[in-house]
Amino acid sequence: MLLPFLRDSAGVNTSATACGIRLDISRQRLSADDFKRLLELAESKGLLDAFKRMVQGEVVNASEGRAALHTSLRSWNPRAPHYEEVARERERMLNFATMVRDGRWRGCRGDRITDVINIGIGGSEMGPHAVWHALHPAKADIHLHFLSSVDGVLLERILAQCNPRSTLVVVSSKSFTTRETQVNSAAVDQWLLDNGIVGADRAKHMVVVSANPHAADVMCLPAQNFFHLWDWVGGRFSVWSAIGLPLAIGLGAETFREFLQGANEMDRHAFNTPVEENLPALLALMAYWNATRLEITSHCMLPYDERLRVTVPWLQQLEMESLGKTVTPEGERIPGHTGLSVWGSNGNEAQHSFYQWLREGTGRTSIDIVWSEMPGHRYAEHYRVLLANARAQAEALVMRDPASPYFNAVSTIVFDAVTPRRLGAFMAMYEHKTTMLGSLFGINPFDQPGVELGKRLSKRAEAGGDPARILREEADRQ
Ligand SMILES: O=P(O)(O)OC[C@H]1O[C@H](O)[C@H](O)[C@@H](O)[C@@H]1O
Repeated sequence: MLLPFLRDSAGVNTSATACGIRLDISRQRLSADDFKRLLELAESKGLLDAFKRMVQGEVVNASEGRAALHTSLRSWNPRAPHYEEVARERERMLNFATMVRDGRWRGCRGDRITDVINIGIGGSEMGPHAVWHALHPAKADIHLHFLSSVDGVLLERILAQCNPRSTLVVVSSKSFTTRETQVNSAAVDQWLLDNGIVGADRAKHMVVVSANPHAADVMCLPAQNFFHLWDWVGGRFSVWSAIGLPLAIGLGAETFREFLQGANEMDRHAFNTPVEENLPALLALMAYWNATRLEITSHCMLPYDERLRVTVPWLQQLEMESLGKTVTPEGERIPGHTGLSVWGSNGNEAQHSFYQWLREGTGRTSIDIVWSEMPGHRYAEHYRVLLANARAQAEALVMRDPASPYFNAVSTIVFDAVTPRRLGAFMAMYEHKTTMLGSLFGINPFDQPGVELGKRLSKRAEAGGDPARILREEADRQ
């Protein structure tokens, strides 16, 4: 199979830049004619119009009857849907974060808060975790801990690092029904109790973030300890809401604001830019081409930047939970491949691990290699070596025997610098890639029926039921 590289075609613009991020698709495997047809497809499917309808508040999540307005969470435009309530809650959340940071909010015995435990899983953990890993200072005044899985080892390790008197617990659950989060928050509550932190004192150490308006009542916490998000924010799109509270505490309100502003810049770019220069639209079109025409079923993200390491699992949830579906909202089966499986790792480490498979194994993989033009440290030699590796691998990964049925299609994504703003733009870019890809496939990217089945099953299994029998009963009912 002799596949062309886009860079071999004359007259095609193979790179586009916005919000300090340069996308290069020259190593994708298609011809100028294929590319032209993809642009026409975007036009005929109304790709950007569908995106605009989402931003304007149309009910795009048909199965749950909801809009998907994560873009409103980072908009300073008073015409954005829900502008006022978003701005109000954002200011309340940022004020609280600032009080914790500057010591006006203290533990019940007057200690400054030095540790924040985020109890949450999935979208209530992955976004904050990715951003914290990217932006936290080498020596932080306030440490964030992520208690996600219901595994006592993680619990024990986190509690061992924290002093209850100087710890703030943020319980984050959009639905407020997630079992792992319930079990973990009960255990941490018990830890506070065991350390004599009860009654009004407890309210100095615990807050809750949820779309369930009764969450504070249920947790016996005062209303001021409750931060709201809305049902029109999907869990995996929620880092911009009060789910980001631990970030605002750990990094500061200004940094969090810049992160939102960067995302808003990408939103405006995606809204106003023609497809051929529109970063998320180009990413979506390449993924669509790779999945449907080249039968590539996996996408590998390889950041050559330590700060971006945890964006890999974040992207994995974002894309796989959104696009891991094979039917349209009307229940019709979609022919061919849809959402790709997403995996990856720190690129430099992966060179010494799975690159052999990427280079010479029996796979077809779409790859994003990511690096920054500015290092986040002062070690010039480290940066020189790392960058040389990133550039070399971008080439090495596409160079295979042209007759082989196995190959890779590579995009490079280059930050001018990894700042809070750029990170916001980067994450928003992938959000838009994901929802645009949903439009191209004809998938609703905002629901997760398969995950919910798993949640129901686990609850019934916990109560002693036999998962196989429950599944059969569920199937019979449909
Ligand atoms: O925030 P919660 O309601 O606790 O949900 C946590 C997670 O639960 C499920 O796994 C969903 O599929 C995820 O999208 C969600 O982020």
